[in-house]
Amino acid sequence: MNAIDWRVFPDADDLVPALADALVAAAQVAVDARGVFHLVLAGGSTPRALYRALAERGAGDARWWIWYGDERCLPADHAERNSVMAEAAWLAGSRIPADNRRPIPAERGASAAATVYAERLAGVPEFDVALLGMGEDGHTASLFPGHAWGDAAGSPDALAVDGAPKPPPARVSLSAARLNRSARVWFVVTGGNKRHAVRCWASGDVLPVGTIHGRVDTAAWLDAAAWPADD
Ligand SMILES: O=C1O[C@H](COP(=O)(O)O)[C@@H](O)[C@H](O)[C@H]1O
Repeated sequence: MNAIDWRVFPDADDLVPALADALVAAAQVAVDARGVFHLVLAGGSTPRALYRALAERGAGDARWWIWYGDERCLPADHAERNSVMAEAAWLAGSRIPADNRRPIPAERGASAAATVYAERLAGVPEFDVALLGMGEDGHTASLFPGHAWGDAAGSPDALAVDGAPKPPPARVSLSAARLNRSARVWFVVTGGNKRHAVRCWASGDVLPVGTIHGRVDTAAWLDAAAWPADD
C-alpha cells in the first residue's frame, strides 16, 4: 500500500488552483494514453470552489466521464444533493455531454439506487482519479465509522447506507473496494473543524478515510487549518 502524500497549502486560495491544475493535467495524461478520463467527484461543500475553478478553466469534454463517490437520498433537484452542487458549480456549463455525467439516482431510495449504480459501473475500468472529501468523523464518500465500508474482496461497487450520522440518514456510497480500484485517490480537506480527524488519520487510526488508496498515488490536499502540525 502506498503512503499518503500530504500536500499542505497556506489556505484554500492556494490549494484550489493547484488541485484544479493537477486534475486537468491528470486528465490529459489519461486521454493521451487511452482516449478517456474517468473521474469520481466528491460531494459536500468543500469541493465547490474546486469545481468553480474547473469551470473557469473550461475543464472537461466528451472524453471525460463523471462518477460520484456518494449521494444523499433526496429528490433529484434538491439543493443538498452532491450532483446538484457539482452541476451548478461546473458540469452544467461544461463541454462534458450529459450522457457522460453519471449521478447516482438516489431519489429512487438507497437500495434501488445502489443496485442501479453498480450496474452502471459494471465494465467501467479503474477510475483515473477519485476525488474524495472527509467529514469531521473521518468518513469519506458516505462510508461512516461504525458502518459497513464494503472493503472486503467481492463487495458490491455501490452500497446502500441507512442510519448515517450526518443527515440525511439514507445515502448511497461507492464501496471501499470500488474506490480502491482507482489509479489516483486525492482527498481535499480544508478547515480547522477537520484537524482532529486528520490527526487521527495521519496517526493510523482505523477510519474510513484511511482505507482508500490509489494504485499510483494517494494524496491529501489540505489547507494549513486542517493540518495538525502544531497539535
Ligand atoms: O456528507 C458528506 O460529507 C463529506 C464531507 O463534506 P464537507 O461538506 O465537509 O466537505 C463529503 O466528502 C461527502 O461526499 C458528503 O456526502
